[in-house]
Amino acid sequence: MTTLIKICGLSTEAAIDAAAANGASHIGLVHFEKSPRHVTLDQAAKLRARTPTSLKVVLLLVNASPVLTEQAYKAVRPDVIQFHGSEKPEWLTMVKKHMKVEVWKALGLRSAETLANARRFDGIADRLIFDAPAQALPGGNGTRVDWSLLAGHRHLVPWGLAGGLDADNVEEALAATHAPLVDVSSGVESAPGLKDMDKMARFCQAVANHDQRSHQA
Ligand SMILES: O=C(O)c1ccccc1NCC(=O)[C@H](O)[C@H](O)COP(=O)(O)O
Repeated sequence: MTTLIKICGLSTEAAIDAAAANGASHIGLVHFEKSPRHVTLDQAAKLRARTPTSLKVVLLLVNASPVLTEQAYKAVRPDVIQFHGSEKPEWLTMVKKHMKVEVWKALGLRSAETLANARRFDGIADRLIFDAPAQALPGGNGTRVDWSLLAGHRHLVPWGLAGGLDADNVEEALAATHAPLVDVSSGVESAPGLKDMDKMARFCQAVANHDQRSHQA
């Protein structure tokens, strides 16, 4: 199985090109003013238009109003909207009814209880992203989750692992969790919001190394 790679918080064309060249499957555009990775809807639309078709575009929103969500959808036309706040399953159902877009839900993974509560999104979210619980920011904090919580968990919807991943730990994270998608932001930056092309390349290579080893096993 080829592990999907989402590189989140991109804000330049050069970073998008590097994500594509290194074999990422998804890029994330964060529309959340408090984030150092924030892009306006206008910027996001331009980056989206410039993104090669090999990459799926994930637009990140945090507890956005229905009006903002619709504006963002119409301006950016993302492949996916990732809800990264305290959005409820009913909200995702509503979005799916009105917009032609995949809906992902990020959940802060604290304990086994988080996994039990995540069942509310079964059959609703197109993917769940298990990330570190919100801190100063809802995401992009570079904090690892307890991978052992995910080992052996029976997932009923597609999912992904986020939180503190980087080129040096992603192989171990994949071996521990068998995540079908890994999501990275600060682990491939040289400063908050500044993507580092070399770190991106090393991250994608580490994922490819893992995949190659599992194909051989
Ligand atoms: O990255 C942000 O600044 C951000 C801000 C607000 C909501 C979500 C945000 N990022 C979400 C992501 O999908 C990140 O990739 C994920 O939290 C992992 O981040 P990191 O631990 O830095 O790799």
